[in-house]
Amino acid sequence: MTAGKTAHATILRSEALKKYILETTVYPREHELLKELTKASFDKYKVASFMGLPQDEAQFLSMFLKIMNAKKTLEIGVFTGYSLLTTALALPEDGKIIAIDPDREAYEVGLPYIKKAGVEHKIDFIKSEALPVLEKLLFEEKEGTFDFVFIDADKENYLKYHELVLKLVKVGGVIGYDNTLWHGTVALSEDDPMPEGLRELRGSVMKVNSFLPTDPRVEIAQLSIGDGLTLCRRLY
Ligand SMILES: C[S@@+](CC[C@H](N)C(=O)[O-])C[C@H]1O[C@@H](n2cnc3c(N)ncnc32)[C@H](O)[C@@H]1O
Repeated sequence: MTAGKTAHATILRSEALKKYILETTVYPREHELLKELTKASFDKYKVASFMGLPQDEAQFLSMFLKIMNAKKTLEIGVFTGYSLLTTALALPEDGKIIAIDPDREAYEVGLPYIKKAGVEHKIDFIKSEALPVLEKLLFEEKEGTFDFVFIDADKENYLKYHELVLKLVKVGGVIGYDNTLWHGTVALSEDDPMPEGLRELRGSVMKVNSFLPTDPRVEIAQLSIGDGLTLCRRLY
């Protein structure tokens, strides 16, 4: 296994196809410091480092943020900062990101690469569980001020996050929920064999997937990239 995340969560059924996409389109354009961050993350966390954002999804995220002219974003679930550095590189010089994770140690693994990229000034890292921070942002009247929110953390709380971040994001702004295809297990039946670690949270992910299309406050799009990314655009 290498630091190149080849064992990363994917819903593509062929490893060869994933390798083709990464080698043809993604790696040649991947920022050098994102590569270095991936290596540092692998050196410390080994297989667990694969929870960092898949590079093809990050490439999409970067272009998407630029297309929507995002300036102010919120991220829940930072780990060693692959999605955070991707976002920071995509935002303009005066862009701002509030990034929340209770694990500062993991954030510090990626921090040298964020600093080297010259984008640390865009980031406000908050070491905390996300829920109290979201409540605080609402209390501080930050309602309707974020262009984009990226949620890549504890799946059990996605629906709670949804209610809060829907208020924090602007009308027309977007919330991205990661891992919504949960390694493809969302399409299996309860009796099918699957790793116990995935079975545990599969129900939470399926609940999110059933709820979002019924929510009239958002337009949604399910992307089958990485481990599944659901985009919700706030309508009112
Ligand atoms: C899949 S990783 C995030 C990967 C990251 N986006 C990246 O690209 O490297 C999930 C992260 O969610 C964090 N997390 C878990 N529970 C959380 C919570 N209640 N609030 C905020 N972050 C949480 C974990 O500490 C972990 O770092």
